[in-house]
Amino acid sequence: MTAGHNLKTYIDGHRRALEQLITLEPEISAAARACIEALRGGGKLLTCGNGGSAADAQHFAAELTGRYRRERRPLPALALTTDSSALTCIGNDYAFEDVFARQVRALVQQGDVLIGITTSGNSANVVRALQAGREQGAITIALTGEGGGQAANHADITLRAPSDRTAHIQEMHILMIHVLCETIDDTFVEATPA
Ligand SMILES: O=C(CO)[C@@H](O)[C@H](O)[C@H](O)[C@H](O)COP(=O)(O)O
Ligand SMILES: [Zn+2]
Repeated sequence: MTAGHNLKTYIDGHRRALEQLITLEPEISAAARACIEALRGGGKLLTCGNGGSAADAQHFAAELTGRYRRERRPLPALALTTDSSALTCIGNDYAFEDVFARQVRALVQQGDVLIGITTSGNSANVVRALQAGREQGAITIALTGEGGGQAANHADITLRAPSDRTAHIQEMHILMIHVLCETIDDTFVEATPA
């Protein structure tokens, strides 16, 4: 296959997913409301995922502690994918399936939001994290593919990217994350001098 052929096929797949994304408007609005209510109430957002979704989890948290687009106060958010000591300790001494759930049990409180990102919906460490998040009293949000997987069983809100291709699911996830950031900014942006 030429790169040109792959490009065309890829754009077609991406466009199909993108065109259906609007059907997720109710779930995306509910997720934005949950994040905003948590942050307003003094809670925090915690994110997790594997591989490309670990990068998305970190990207989301950094948009909040740092900045997304407009000037506002820093907002409390933490990716559970970044502490290599915690990840190796928990993975080595317990199980890789527990690398996020144990951190969740240590850090998550009622009033927080836990966001698990998994394209298959079935990564055990993300599924267990969502389960633990619920037990801790957090609102749980899953970003998945169209099937939802087991993650959907442990999430209060599931954002099912309308594709069965990992790459396109990830592309829809980062788009949804940016929509959440835009909506969070709408609430928390301070009046700043031009
Ligand atoms: O970015 C990619 C593939 O595009 C990979 O790194 C991918 O994220 C990894 O294979 C993950 O382990 C997949 O996990 P999940 O999305 O099914 O939870
Ligand atoms: Zn990827």
